[in-house]
Amino acid sequence: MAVRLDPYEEAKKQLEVTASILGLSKEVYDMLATPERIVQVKIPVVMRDGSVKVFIGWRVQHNSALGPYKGGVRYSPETNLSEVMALAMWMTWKNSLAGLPYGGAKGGIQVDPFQLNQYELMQLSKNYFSAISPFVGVDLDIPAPDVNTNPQTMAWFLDAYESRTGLKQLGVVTGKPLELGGLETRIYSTGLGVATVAQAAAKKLWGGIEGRTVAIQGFGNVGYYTAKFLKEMGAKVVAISDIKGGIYNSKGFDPDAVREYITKKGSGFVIDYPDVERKITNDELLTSNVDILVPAAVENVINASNANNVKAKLIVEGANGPTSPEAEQILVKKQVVIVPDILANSGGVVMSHIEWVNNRMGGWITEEEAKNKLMQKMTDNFNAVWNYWEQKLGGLGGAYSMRTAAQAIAVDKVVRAMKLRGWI
Ligand SMILES: NC(=O)C1=CN([C@@H]2O[C@H](COP(=O)(O)OP(=O)(O)OC[C@H]3O[C@@H](n4cnc5c(N)ncnc54)[C@H](O)[C@@H]3O)[C@@H](O)[C@H]2O)C=CC1
Ligand SMILES: O=C(O)CCC(=O)C(=O)O
Repeated sequence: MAVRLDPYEEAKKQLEVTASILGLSKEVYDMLATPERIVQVKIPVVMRDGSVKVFIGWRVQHNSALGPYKGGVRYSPETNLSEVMALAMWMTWKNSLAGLPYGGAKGGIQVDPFQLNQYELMQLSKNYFSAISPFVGVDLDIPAPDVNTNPQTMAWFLDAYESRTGLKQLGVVTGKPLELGGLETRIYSTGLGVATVAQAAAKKLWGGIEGRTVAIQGFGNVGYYTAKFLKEMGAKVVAISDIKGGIYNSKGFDPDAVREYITKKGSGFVIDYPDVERKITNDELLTSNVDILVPAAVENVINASNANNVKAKLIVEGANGPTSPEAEQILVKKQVVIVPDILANSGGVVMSHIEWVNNRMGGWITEEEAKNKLMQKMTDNFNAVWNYWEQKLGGLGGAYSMRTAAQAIAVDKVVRAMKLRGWI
């Protein structure tokens, strides 16, 4: 059941657990919970009928102790300031855990992009980026794609920034098209990262991922590429859903065939894919009888109302914040392994970093090199979190999830950087 929880409150609850593990004072907790800067902008768009519609957008810069702010921008009718604040905080932990020289930020515009045509979308994107331009920069804050934004959006962002500043700075956004300094790998890097850590976790639990059944919620950038790479690794993707509902086939889906179908039919139409045993709801997908569950859509879909019914032994969080803290407690007791978002979906920002370095050096990197670097980093990061979890927090059967281990490593590093800077 869709439960509307406040994402920022949920993110703070997670931080409370981590702060208690690390023995942080109330003052340090407050510093970490509070974003450094919140920018709200109004975005006028001249609509096709000549009327002017005003949208609201945000850029939240959570913490810059480790370096310039970094994080994506989402377009969604559901987004709000609380959600963007939570996502910005998670970016700080994600970048820290990944060992990147970045702080955390996130942006969002409250809009249903499917109601706008290309020209309206271009105005929306350029006007948003112009409005936040004083607060972004190659050494200040580097946005990237997230839900309902893509390389084309990044191209508009880049152009708006360069027009406003008069500078040519490809590194001010990542996830760009190839022609504008992007990498082939960025489009699939989050999914490849999710699949890589799923494989590492499956190896720990079952000795391998071959033949393991998977359910994936969300069939956008992250969901589709995760499905594609998991299938290549020998897993069987038996359930897929998007915003309108899902499909089940015990023989397993070919993610490319489903993708081809929805490319023709339109986003949101997974449910109409013909080659299925049965149609399922999103709730049924989350509680389906599979080994591995990959939520790759929105926040808090696994919550107190359905956590008891989750049958998967392994949850790999493709989405940001898909599991509420209450659900997490239930799942920990059920001995379900949760590979947390800040680890599992960090492949996107790791590849963004490679793109940013490349842009700044005026250099180049082959697809194979970038891919190998990413998979190595994901595996190393997974092992670091797994080892901390087992050695310091009791691992599977203990009282804490892998998220607490991941956050403890990440937050500790941010706190040390803040101390070195004399902030605390
Ligand atoms: N794109 C990226 O590189 C990264 C994305 N993420 C996270 O992954 C998640 C998905 O992002 P993308 O794949 O980029 O977005 P996307 O816009 O490409 O796809 C989102 C998918 O989720 C589905 N969806 C939306 N609301 C839903 C709902 N209530 N129930 C079920 N399905 C729903 C949509 O129909 C679509 O299939 C988000 O939480 C995002 O923050 C995290 C790291 C990087
Ligand atoms: O690639 C990036 O800079 C950020 C991607 C993002 O928004 C995320 O990891 O949630």
